[in-house]
Amino acid sequence: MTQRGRFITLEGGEGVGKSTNIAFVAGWLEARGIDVVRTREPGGTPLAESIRALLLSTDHAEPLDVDAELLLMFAARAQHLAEKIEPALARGAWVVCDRFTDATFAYQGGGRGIDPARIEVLEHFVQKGLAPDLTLLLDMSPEDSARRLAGRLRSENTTLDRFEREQAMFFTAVRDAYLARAHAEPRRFAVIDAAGPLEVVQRALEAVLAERVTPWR
Ligand SMILES: Nc1ncnc2c1ncn2[C@@H]1O[C@H](COP(=O)(O)OP(=O)(O)O)[C@@H](O)[C@H]1O
Ligand SMILES: Cc1cn([C@H]2C[C@H](O)[C@@H](COP(=O)(O)OP(=O)(O)O)O2)c(=O)[nH]c1=O
Repeated sequence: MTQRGRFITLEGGEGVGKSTNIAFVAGWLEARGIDVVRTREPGGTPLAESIRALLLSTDHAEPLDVDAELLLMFAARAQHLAEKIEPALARGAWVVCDRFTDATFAYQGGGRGIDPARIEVLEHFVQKGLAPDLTLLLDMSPEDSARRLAGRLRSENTTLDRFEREQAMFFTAVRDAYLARAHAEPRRFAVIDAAGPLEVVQRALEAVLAERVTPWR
C-alpha cells in the first residue's frame, strides 16, 4: 500500500517571504526524492482561485460581511481539499501549501475578531480531522513587512488587495494570533525569524526541515 504523503504549510503576515520560500522548501524536499505538490490558499484549483479573486477584489460597492468572508475561505478550502490536497496525499505526494487554516484563525479570528470557537466548527466540518504535519511560521513585525510590501509595490507596479488595505492594528492582531497558535502547538509549528536577509532565513528553514522532516523518512 502507498504511504500517505505529508502536509506542510507556510504561514505569516503580508510580504514575509512565503512565496519566495515555498520554492526553497519544495526544492529541499525534491532533492531528497520526494514527490511535491506546491499550492496556495485561498485558491489552488481553478474554482477555488475564482473564490480567491472574489475575496481579494476591491471592486464591490458593498462591504464583504465578515461571516461571508469566513465561509468563502472555507468554501475555497473544501474545494481545494477535495480536488487537490486529499488526492495528492493519498497517492503519497507531499503537499506544500502557502497558507491554510492557521491563516483563517489569524486573519478572520485575530484580524476581524471572529470567535475562534466558531472557526473551529468550520475547521472540523470541512477538514474532518485533517491538519498540517508541519507549519513553518515566517514571523516579522508588521512595520518590517509593510516596508517589504512597499518595495514590492514600487517594483511591480501593482495595487493593494482587500487585505493589504487594512490598518496597522489589523496586522498586529494577525501576528499576535499566529504567535499564540504557534505557542499552543509547538510540536506542529516552527517559528522562523523572517526579518533577516534571505540566506539567513533559508538557513533557518533548512535547519528546521532537517530536524523535523528527516525522522519521517
Ligand atoms: N529575507 C528577505 N529579505 C529581503 N527581501 C525579501 C526577503 N524575502 C522575500 N523578500 C522580498 O519581499 C517581497 C515579498 O516576498 P514574498 O515572497 O512575495 O512574500 P509573501 O508571499 O509572504 O507575501 C518580495 O519582493 C521578495 O523578493
Ligand atoms: C488562507 C487565508 C488567507 N487570507 C488572506 C491573507 C492574505 O491577505 C490573502 C491572500 O493570501 P496571499 O496570497 O498569501 O497574500 P500575500 O502573498 O499578499 O501575503 O488572503 C485570509 O484572510 N484567511 C485565510 O484563511
